[in-house]
Amino acid sequence: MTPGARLSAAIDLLDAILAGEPAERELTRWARASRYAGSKDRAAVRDLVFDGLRRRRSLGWLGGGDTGRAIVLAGQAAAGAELDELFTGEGFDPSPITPAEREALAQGLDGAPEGVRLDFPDALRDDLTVSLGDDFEPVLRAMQERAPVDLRVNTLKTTLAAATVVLARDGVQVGPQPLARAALRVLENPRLVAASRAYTQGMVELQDVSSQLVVEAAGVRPGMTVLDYCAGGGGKTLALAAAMEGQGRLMAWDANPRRMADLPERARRAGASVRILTDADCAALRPTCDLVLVDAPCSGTGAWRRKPDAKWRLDLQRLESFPPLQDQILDAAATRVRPGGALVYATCSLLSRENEARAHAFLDRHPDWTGEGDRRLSPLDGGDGFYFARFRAPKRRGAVK
Ligand SMILES: C[S@@+](CC[C@H](N)C(=O)[O-])C[C@H]1O[C@@H](n2cnc3c(N)ncnc32)[C@H](O)[C@@H]1O
Repeated sequence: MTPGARLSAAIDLLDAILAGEPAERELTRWARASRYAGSKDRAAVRDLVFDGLRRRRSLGWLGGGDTGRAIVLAGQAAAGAELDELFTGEGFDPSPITPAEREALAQGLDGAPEGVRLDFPDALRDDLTVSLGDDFEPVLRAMQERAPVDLRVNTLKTTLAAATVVLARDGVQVGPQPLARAALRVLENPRLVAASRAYTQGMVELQDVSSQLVVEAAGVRPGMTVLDYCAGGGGKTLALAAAMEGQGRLMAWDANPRRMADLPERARRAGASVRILTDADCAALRPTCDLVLVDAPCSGTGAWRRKPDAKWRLDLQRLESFPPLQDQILDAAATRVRPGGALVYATCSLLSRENEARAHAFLDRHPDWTGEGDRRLSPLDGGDGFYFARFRAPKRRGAVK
């Protein structure tokens, strides 16, 4: 594909996504229908689409409208591209730039409202300002950029030093990521990770460093009985398995079992032993777990860099649906914790109403449990936005602190 043809593809994809299609599905559909597009074309178009979505409002403002064309045009202008060489109207290139578009580009972001400059939905302003305080602007600016790529070294199979060498042989350069013990940051060629031997042989997993830190802070130890109660694809399940050093009993459950479909194969590759619970298994589980992890469904505001279309789908009605669900899941998960055991609550949200407020509400409903601290992570710490809180069950049920 020519550079201009890539822009045209991104413009069409963005228009479909702005009309409501999920970004990943649209990109997959386009790749299947576009046999002429090689892997480099697909990667370039994907970057154009995701970079555009992260800055949908500011680029739309600069390019003269909330359209794929405006977003791509302004994105190219911001990158210093020779616009008239790309927007020629010849072949598959987008049509030439209009006088109105030139005027919009020249005007810049001066006078643009805050939600446009910082690329967030206006309906979330109050939640974001209350939750982020002084970090409001720096965090939203960070959310306009691509997320770094972090790996978790699978310590069931290898060491950080050995994984670094094996990755380098396949062209993936990594450096230290000090936020979590088993983390490495990809410095060059992140797209080569998935095909690298280190990845296919289960020496490393692609996992954001904040997710890794959640598991590290959970305090899991070899020999424990552990339940991952919202296991999903199993990213944290596998991190738990590594922290348990292959000793103990690790179980995974999710209300939507299809989300765990790949977990047996991922666990096999990682050399991890995980028992996947059916709904009946989970319902029958007595309060026997030393630790239950609840990686709850949430607004995903902390992961906006990776899933930028989610930023624009989130509204107050959807946001309000999460806290009651989070409370309900926490209460159900707590019944599986043994007396004196631990419950860890985590979200990839930046918003207090899903985070600190849920932790306080849990302790209000369960005054015999003890809060053991919490932490909020934002992109300013180096990874995705995350929150986690740890609670300790009373030694005897019904005991008062
Ligand atoms: C944030 S995702 C989990 C991601 C996963 N832990 C990981 O690291 O890849 C939240 C998960 O909670 C699940 N879920 C939704 N409602 C639930 C419920 N009532 N009980 C348990 N899990 C639920 C969803 O299906 C989803 O997979």
